Order: sequence, then structure tokens, then C-alpha cells
Amino acid sequence: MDMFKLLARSTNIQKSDSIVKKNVGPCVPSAGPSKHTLPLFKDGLGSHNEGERSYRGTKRKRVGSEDDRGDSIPDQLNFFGEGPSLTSKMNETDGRNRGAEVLKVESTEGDDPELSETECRQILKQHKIKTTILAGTQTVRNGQKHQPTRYKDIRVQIFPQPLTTFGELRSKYGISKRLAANLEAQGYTEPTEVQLGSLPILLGPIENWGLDIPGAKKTKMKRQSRADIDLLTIAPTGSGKTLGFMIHLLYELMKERQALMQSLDEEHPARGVRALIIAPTHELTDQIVNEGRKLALGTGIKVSGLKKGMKLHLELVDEDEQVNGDGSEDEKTRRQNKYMVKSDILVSTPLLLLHAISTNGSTILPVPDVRFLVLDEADVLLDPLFRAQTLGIWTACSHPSLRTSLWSATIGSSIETLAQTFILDRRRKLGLSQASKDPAHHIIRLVVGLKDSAIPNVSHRLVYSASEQGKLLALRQLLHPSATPTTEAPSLQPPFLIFTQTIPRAIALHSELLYDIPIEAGGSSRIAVLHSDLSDTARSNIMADFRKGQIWILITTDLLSRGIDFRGINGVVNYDIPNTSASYIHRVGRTGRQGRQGGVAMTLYTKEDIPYVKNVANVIAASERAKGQVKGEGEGVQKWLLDALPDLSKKTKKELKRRGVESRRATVEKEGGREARRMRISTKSGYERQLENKRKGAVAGTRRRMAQVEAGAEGGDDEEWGGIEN
Ligand SMILES: Nc1ncnc2c1ncn2[C@@H]1O[C@H](COP(=O)(O)OP(=O)(O)OP(=O)(O)O)[C@@H](O)[C@H]1O
Repeated sequence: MDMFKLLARSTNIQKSDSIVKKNVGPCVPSAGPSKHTLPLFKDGLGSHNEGERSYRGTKRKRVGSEDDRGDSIPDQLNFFGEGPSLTSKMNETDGRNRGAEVLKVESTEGDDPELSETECRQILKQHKIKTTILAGTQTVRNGQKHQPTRYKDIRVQIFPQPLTTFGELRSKYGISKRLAANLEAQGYTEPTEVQLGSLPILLGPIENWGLDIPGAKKTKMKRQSRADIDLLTIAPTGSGKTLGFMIHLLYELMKERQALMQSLDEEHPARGVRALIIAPTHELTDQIVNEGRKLALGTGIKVSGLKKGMKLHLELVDEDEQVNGDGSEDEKTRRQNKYMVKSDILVSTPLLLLHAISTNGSTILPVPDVRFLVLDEADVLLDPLFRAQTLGIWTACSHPSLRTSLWSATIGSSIETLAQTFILDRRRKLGLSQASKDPAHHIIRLVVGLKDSAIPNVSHRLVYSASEQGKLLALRQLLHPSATPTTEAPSLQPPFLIFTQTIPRAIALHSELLYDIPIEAGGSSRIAVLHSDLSDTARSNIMADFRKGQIWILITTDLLSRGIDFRGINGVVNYDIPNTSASYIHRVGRTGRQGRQGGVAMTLYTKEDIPYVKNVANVIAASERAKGQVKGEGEGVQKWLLDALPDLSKKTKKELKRRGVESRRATVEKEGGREARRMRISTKSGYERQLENKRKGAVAGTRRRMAQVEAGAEGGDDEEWGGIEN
């Protein structure tokens, strides 16, 4: 495996040889062996300690020691690399289970072993994968007669055949050679848990789901029938959801393309957007495009990100005045070539996509060719902030067999109900809920691990620092290599992320810390701030520099809390407490990805935060319970603290989610600026600030006076001599 390819993953750098060598020298702070703590799921622990398991007809064993990889990455180069390989990590953790658990099945009974239902149950349970049909079609018996199939709230657990190796993608599901080769070239050899559970449902026939499917008795159903399904997937951060939906989309579009080419007698099939992926930020859409392109290489499927001004309909290109030219035919063709989207899989943020399918009068035009809709970070996309836009797009996807999949580490019950209601309403409106037209449609929910919880392979710390100044001091202790690690301020080696509540606070913290990194270590260039007020170019440059290891500490807002995959970051600092427990789960999920051990999530809180800390404390406590950890002194959340912290009322929770801690939003203009001064990010005393302000005032006054004198002198020159008045 090419180590530089790994280092450059998720960047556009192809030949990053020189960059890596230049930037990742011995002074790289994250160099050194990665630490290991406990496994992600406790159940898996016991079952995998044996190191080897056998099921009927299959021999299931741990694979992939360091030697198996064939190449090992020197620690000092493994800055943003994959860390220890997934497989080697298993050995290192004494054969215990981890986040991105992998398995290999060595078939001893033919190429395509079918596992019995008991075996499926066993594997799925071991990996904490729970699959439930939430609603679907069911044949209702009325006396002797079978009523037409009807929609029902079913809520039945199913046990689909798990995907135990990527080899099965080809042998069982028939993915193309090219796609299989691309997976291998990217170093993906074994599926992670979310892929193990979701791909058989997405790619396979309904018989894969086990026997207990209402209305789908094996004897009555046609063999190899595929159901229309909508899937909700809830799996931990960094568990490989992107690859899960990408493999599905590429598989479907390649199959469709092949069928079309055959039916058109080898002619080129018509192209157009057939799959939409929506994600909440540009950073995330760029990352998805990047991953998608690597997988789609040579398959003929085009994956692209939507750019400003691009449209999905010809009439919209013609309508747009901004891009209108002289009206000639040539000009029209040129314009259409330039502004029409020409890709099979389009990735976008909701607002940009909505503009691309709306007229100037903002009527949304339907996109009937779209067959697949993926909502990545679905809970955020269906949150009030993005809800109208997302549902607008979803409604515009008017294909009768649209398959929607929703992915996130956190999908609360209200969002789940909203999605389910919307899916059923949409089908009803399209007249699809009658039995004759809807023989097999199901809404399925797949949960990996404990629903809505933080990854347990990260060490969580909740640190009280009394005041804003206290927080700054705690952070400085982390930055200075000489600082002795204490329980209050544990050591945290860069690279790491710092989250603040607002953009002004991120900027203020950045200017405060700018000179905290010694010149010999790169000085101010090692620390940067990223937020949505920056230009797109500035944002992508900062992202690229952080991935390359040129920036060590990145201060940001919740903009980067979702989906962003920085492989090797050592930790996350919540400089300001997150607004919701979901936000905490996603922020800390930027570390400990792919089950990587040793990540630290540190949350600082002050007096003002006490009424709001319970949210975070509960998540940490649940995560510790999940891994069965006995807490060390100062680590995690002590029981007394959990009991002492006040509970949040529904109203407070709602307000906190919407606005964050109110006092941190105070500006100097409000309340004579007293609150703003108290919450200011600065270590300077009031007296020092007063002196500084006086100095600034004096300098400004001198400049003003000089300008006046100059203006006066210039004015004198310009004035015409008017003679002496009588
Ligand atoms: N089967 C696999 N083998 C090895 N690495 C994998 C596999 N699947 C995914 N990965 C890697 O795991 C990392 C995390 O994947 P991804 O970003 O898709 O996580 P996610 O579940 O979407 O996380 P989040 O909830 O934070 O968005 C990526 O670097 C990806 O390349």
C-alpha cells in the first residue's frame, strides 16, 4: 500500500511525496505510537478474545497483522494516515473488538456460503447491529380472503445476511470488477460494521433479510426480488457510512447503465443526475466528492460537487440573467455546456441545490430522473435550520421508485418520525400506496451500537475552569510542551481541533493564541481559524493545510463538527460547551475515527455553563457505561457531579440549541458592554486594557491631528489668492 496515498486521502494531493517529507519531520507533535484503550462494544470483546470463531461452513478469524499489510508506515510519517491498519489494531488490542470492526470469512464450503438465521443473529448481535422494519407493505387476511397489501407500522426486527468480506460484494452481489479493484486500491479490504449491516439490505434481494418479513413469505415470493426500501442508518462517527452509501450508489448506477446500454443496442445511454447526496457543509460535500471520485475511477460514473450558478434544468440556464449572453445559438450552447450539471452523482448543500432547481421566481422544478437520494447528517438536514430546503428537494424528486437513505451518528425519535411520515405522505401523494403499485416497499432502520451515543474509544474529560480567563489558562497549558499533565489539564498533543460557540469567539481565540506556538515549531502558521464568514477558497486552503499537517491547531465553530474526516487528530477541545448532546457526539467524533484509540475529548466549562452541562455529562456517562470503564481520578464524569448538575427543562434545552449560552453572544453594544467584557476571550486585566485603549486613543488622536494639519496645509495651497479686500 502506498503510504503517501494514505496520507493524502481526502485531499486532492496525488503526489504528496515532497509535501509530506517537508511538513512531517521529527517535530511533528503527533508522531509516536498511537495509544490504545478499550474496545468500542463490550459484547464484541468477549466474543473476539478467542481470536478465531467458526460458524457452519465458514471459518471466521481475525486477520491482518502488521506484517499482513506488507508495508508499515513509519510513525513520524503517520500524521494523517490511517493509523494502525484496521486489522492490525485488532491484534494490538489483544483481539478485542473496536469501532470499525472487521472480519474475514474464509469459506470452506464453496464461494457463497449462506448463513443460517441463527448464525446471522449471532454475528449481528456480536457487532451490535440491530435492523428493524419500521413500516412496510403487508398482506392483510380478512376471513378466507387475502386483502390487498397495505401499509402498516410493523416494527419487526430482521436478521439479514451480513456482508462479512468485501469479496462477497462481487461473488454475491455482482459488483463490477472495476469497483472491486477501486475498493482494494483505496485499502478497503474488509467491511466495517455499518457496511456489514447496510450493504446486504441495500444491494441484496429481500430473501436476504431472513424469514420473518411480514408479507414476504419466502415460498410465495419470487426468488431474488428486490424491494424498494428507504433506509435510516444510525452508526457511530467515523464508522464508514460514506463508503456504505457510495458503494450502493455506484452499484446501482452501473447496473442501470449496463441495462440501458444493452437496451439501446450498445449506444451511449442518456446521462443526467440520477443520484443526489445532500450534506450540510461545503467542507463535507467536498470530502464526499473526493471519496466518491476515487471509488468511481474508470467506472464511467461521474461524481461531482455542485458549484454556484450551476443548474439541473436547461430552462433554468436560459432563464438566468446573470449568465445570459448575446442570445446567439453558439452563445446558448456554450452557456448550457458551462452551467448545466453533467454528472451521475451530484453532491451538494441543500441551499445550493435548491437554487439549482428553482426558477428566479423560486418555483422548485421537479427532478424526475433522480432515483437515489442520500441525506448525510440527516438529523441536521431535517432540523428546522435546513428542514424546508431539504424537504423541498425531497419533494422535487418525483421518481416513483425513489430510494432515500438517511445517515447519521444521531437520529432522534422526532426526526425518525418526521422522516417516516414524510416518506409515507410522499408515496400517498404520488398514488404509490395502493397494493397493486406497491408490492414491496419498506422503511428500514439500522442501528450500530448504542443509539445516539459518543464513541467509547475516546477518553472524555470534563474540566471546570471557573471563568473565561480560567479556560484560556487551561488551554495554554495544553499548548505549551513544558506543561506537566495534570488531571485538570491533561496532555493533548497536536493536531487538534478547538470548538467555540460563535464566529467572533473563534476569531478572538485565534488572535489570543496566535503567538503561543514557538517560532522554532512554526509559530503562528501552525494555528488557524476556520468559519463560514471566510471565502470558499480560504476555507479549502485551511482544510488542505490542516490535512497536510502544516496547521496543527484549528479553531472552528460547529461548521466542522459534522462528517469531517481528519484521520489522525489526537483530540478535540470544546472551548465552549456544545449546544446539544448530538453536537457533543459529533464534535468529539472528529477524533477516534475508524476505531482509532487514544483520542482525547476535553470540554471546558465555567460558572455560566453549569446549568447546561448535564447534556454533555450524560453523554459521557453513557459512553463510559458502554465501554464498562472504571473511571480514573478526574476522568469522565463522577457520579456526584452527575447528581449535582441541574436538569435542563425542555424550554431551556430548546433555547440552548437555538442560541447557545446567551451570555457568550453578548456584544459590547449591549448592556453597556459589561457582559461582553466578562465573557471576552483575553487574559489581559482591565487595567492593561485601559492602558492599551488610552495608547490607541492617543495614537489615533495624533493621526487625526496630523491629517487635519496636512489637510489645512493642502487647503492653503489650493486656495486662490483673492486679493486684499477694501
Ligand atoms: N472498510 C473500511 N476499511 C478501512 N477504512 C475504512 C473503511 N470504511 C471507511 N473507512 C475509513 O474510515 C474513515 C471514516 O469514514 P467516514 O468518514 O465515512 O465515517 P462516518 O461514519 O461518515 O463518520 P461521521 O459520522 O463522522 O460522518 C474514513 O477515513 C474512511 O476512509
